[in-house]
Amino acid sequence: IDLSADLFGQTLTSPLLNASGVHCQTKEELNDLANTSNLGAMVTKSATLQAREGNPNPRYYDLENGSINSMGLPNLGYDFYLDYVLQEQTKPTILSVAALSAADAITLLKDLQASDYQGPTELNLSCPNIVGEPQLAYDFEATDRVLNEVFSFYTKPLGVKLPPYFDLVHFDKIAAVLNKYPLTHVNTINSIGNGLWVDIDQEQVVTKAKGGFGGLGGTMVLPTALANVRALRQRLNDSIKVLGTGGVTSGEDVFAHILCGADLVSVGTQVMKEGLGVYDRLAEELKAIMAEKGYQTLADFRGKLKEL
Ligand SMILES: O=C(O)c1[nH]c(=O)[nH]c(=O)c1I
Repeated sequence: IDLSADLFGQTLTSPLLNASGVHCQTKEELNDLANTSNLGAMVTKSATLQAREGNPNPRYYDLENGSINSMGLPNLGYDFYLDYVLQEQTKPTILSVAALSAADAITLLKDLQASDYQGPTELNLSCPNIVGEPQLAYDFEATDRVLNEVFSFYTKPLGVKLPPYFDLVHFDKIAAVLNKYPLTHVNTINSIGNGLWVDIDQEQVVTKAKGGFGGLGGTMVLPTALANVRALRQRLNDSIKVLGTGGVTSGEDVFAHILCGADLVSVGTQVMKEGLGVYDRLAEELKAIMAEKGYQTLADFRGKLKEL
């Protein structure tokens, strides 16, 4: 059984990654990921031009069927993560970047273009927890404008992190925009934005910022994640890879993401629940499923979801 996968020309021994934001903010956390078996590649916490404290605590809350977070984009700043990927990385790493304005995104990516970094970058267009800021990728025209400007100067590998869509026409619209650009990949989904959890005993919300509204992750988002992976795989040019993120808690969920077309699969909430040992468990479970079904490689079943 061969779990190897390709990350923009680099062969990975496992198709599994961490979801950006989970265990990837500090040098210690990034080193932990580098030393985690069955984690084929890793993604950094989305970096902004300036370091950010993020939202006040409580800002992450574990739920029976997933999680809710309102982190608010805390990160050590773009310079720190650029230095990490240039000087420290020992495992294939995707640099995640974000911005609070289109202008900041352009500034950051112009600096990245001028830097020595030649590796993969992921532009986060979907952070749901910045007070007063929309998730950019829900505005198709604005997304088109930003990507048009970015690709007027950016020539290195670049993908985007997308929010979940919930309407087939929206899948059509975002795919029509993305297919215009030489993207290496889309990473779908980000958390389901602006969910709300109620603590019955205390009769109150569980996260502080935005009155308790926060992004949802974990097993409750799996059907939405699978739909977005499948819909975008069906619509995007073959040259654009699909990284599936959302709702993975078992080998079966990894299998389902790949069956829907995912080239690689990220795990977030379950790492918060189980720790980095989850990757060994997921790899073993996936191999057992493949053996039972007679599949030798991921390509044997990738994208081959059958309709009725
Ligand atoms: O609140 C966050 O930091 C955050 N939380 C998310 O669930 N997705 C994101 O892209 C981000 I940037």
